[in-house]
Amino acid sequence: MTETQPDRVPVRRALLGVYDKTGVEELARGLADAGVELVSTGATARRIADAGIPVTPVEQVTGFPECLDGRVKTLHPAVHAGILADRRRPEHTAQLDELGIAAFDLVVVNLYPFTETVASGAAPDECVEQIDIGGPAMVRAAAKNHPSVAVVVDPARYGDVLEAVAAGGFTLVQRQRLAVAAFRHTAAYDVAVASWMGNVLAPDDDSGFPAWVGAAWERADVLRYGENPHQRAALYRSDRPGLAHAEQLHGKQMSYNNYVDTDAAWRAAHDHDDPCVAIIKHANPCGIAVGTDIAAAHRKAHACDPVSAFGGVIAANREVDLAMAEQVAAVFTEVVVAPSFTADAVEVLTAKKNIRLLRLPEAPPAAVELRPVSGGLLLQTVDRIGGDGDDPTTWTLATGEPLDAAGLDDLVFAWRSVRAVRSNAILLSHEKATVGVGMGQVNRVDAARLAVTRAGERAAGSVAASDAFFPFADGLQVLLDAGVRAVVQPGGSVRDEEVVAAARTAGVPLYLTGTRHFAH
Ligand SMILES: NC(=O)c1ncn([C@@H]2O[C@H](COP(=O)(O)O)[C@@H](O)[C@H]2O)c1NC=O
Repeated sequence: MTETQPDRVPVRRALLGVYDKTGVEELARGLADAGVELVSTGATARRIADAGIPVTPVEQVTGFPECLDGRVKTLHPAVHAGILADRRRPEHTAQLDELGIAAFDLVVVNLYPFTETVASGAAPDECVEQIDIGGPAMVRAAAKNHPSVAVVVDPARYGDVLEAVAAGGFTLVQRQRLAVAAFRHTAAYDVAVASWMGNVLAPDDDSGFPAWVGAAWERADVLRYGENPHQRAALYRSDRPGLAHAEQLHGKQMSYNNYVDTDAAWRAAHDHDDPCVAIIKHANPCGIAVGTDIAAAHRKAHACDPVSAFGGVIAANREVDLAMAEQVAAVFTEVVVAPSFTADAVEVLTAKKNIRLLRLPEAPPAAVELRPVSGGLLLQTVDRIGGDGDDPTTWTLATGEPLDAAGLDDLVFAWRSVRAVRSNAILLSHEKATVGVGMGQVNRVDAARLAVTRAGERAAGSVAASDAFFPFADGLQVLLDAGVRAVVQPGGSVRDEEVVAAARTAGVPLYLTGTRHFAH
């Protein structure tokens, strides 16, 4: 096969069939003014004709009426041979001539709004009706035949179309890029249809996990490097809300580690209902606190470990105000993420060159989370705070006197906060602010030692939470020896009796939640 055509393929005949009719009249007018012959489907053709632009209805090309409520409009050889003829092959052109079919140089299609229909809560029949069949067929055909045809699926590209037409047609590289975009578009569309079918319409079984998982991610950014400077990295977005969609108000580009820490900080701050600030370093908290307002919460969180807070990532679950901004500005901070910032807070924080400010609106958390393992992927439902085991009225007091309301509130704070700490995790808090965090240890005794060491004098009189049960009394003993006044843990060890006995001997109330919050 020889390249007999110039790089640019002039646009002489275009096929237009769009569900989203944004900008289609302007496009049609521009094409018609450039001498392009227009062929179009039902409502698109009517829209173009109503604007006084010459257009041939596709039925005139097929010699066949649109039928079955629009299920069949363009599924016809007169359309598809016109799209698929490879104009580099003389035999294709000859066959089109024999068949009396004219070729298309440009196909402009966008698809029925399947995802939006599902999201609207429509009944299954309505969702099924919004599965576009003829549209993807044309898009895929035109994308396959990109050496001869340009395909456009995005109304935002109409300006480029008119530019290319004026320049004498699309170049091969442009047609290739459009083809890539077109196949990505239909692939994402099919993932949405297949996911809905397997997850909602006809689940494979009652496990809650579909037998097939597809995903469509769009690159949002190429990062300077990955976890380390010798690693390359990029950020991809799904269509779910979340950190990857946050608006950066100020500062340098987010790094890979910034994203990881910001995600952890955001989640930690949102495990509490009261105004809360979480300060994260290397995915672990160096301070979490709630306060009467967000500035108070930040003061308390920072006081937990001011040394580690240097270069930290801060998340707030409320608007960041001037008072908090002034406090933050006094400490070198990598990122501040919040649902919003007051104008004066932005003014103070943007005066700091190195800080990154992210506005991330509240959104419901995802139901499941994904973690790649070599050769596969783990899926699990997200560990949420707010289940039965997080409600203190369901806790069992294994030994000791019940805490008063304020003491119990403190213990609930510790319990809700320990979830943000990588296992093995022990967290000490006082008046709803962490005072000592022991994280990421391979045994619970060392986690307890670390928490106590970090708390120093503040350990005495604090309350303690353990993310999982104490397998022996030794870890708990470290806390008791440091003078904690109450402990909460899941319980469930075969040696629970031994553990409870240690608390009893020390006269310290020990609550059992029955729920574990490991974080690896
Ligand atoms: N059935 C077909 O042959 C067919 N051909 C094109 N469509 C879709 O119909 C829409 C355009 O139709 P109209 O111009 O009538 O609004 C586009 O979203 C296009 O993707 C079709 N619809 C559904 O499959």
